[in-house]
Amino acid sequence: MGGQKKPPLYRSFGYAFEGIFAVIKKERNMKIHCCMMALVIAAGLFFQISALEWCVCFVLFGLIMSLELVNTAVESVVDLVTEKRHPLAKLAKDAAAGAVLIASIMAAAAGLIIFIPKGWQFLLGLLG
Ligand SMILES: Nc1ncnc2c1ncn2[C@@H]1O[C@H](COP(=O)(O)OP(=O)(O)OP(=O)(O)O)[C@@H](O)[C@H]1O
Repeated sequence: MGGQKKPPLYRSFGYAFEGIFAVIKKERNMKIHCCMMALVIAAGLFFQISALEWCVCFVLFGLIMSLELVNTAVESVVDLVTEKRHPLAKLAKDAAAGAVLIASIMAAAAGLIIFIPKGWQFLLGLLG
């Protein structure tokens, strides 16, 4: 669409936020990611994690939620293009879902590495 005037920057941000809120409303997995983010932030505040640990958590929140948005975009485009079963449609949807799964597994591993020692110390402090 060369030659057409671009919308102002604030409107582009508006569309981006519309996309984020639409996916939170539509996708159960995105709601789960939001709940997990709230839980991790609460645990981070409780255990007073370091600046580096906060950075790891926020990068992983961003990665997972961004991939969930892209996953929904892929699903929507595939459904728009065809209602028929097609191996390429299956590959596109399954690969996009796989990307979210890989990021979620890695984030869970990082979360356990950060929080298990702190939780363990907390329990020992309660017992002793
Ligand atoms: N057009 C299609 N052709 C072939 N396989 C498809 C097609 N549409 C969906 N599938 C298969 O069915 C699975 C589920 O597709 P669906 O569109 O219901 O996504 P979903 O499970 O609702 O995803 P999410 O839970 O993230 O919204 C896909 O991952 C894919 O394996």
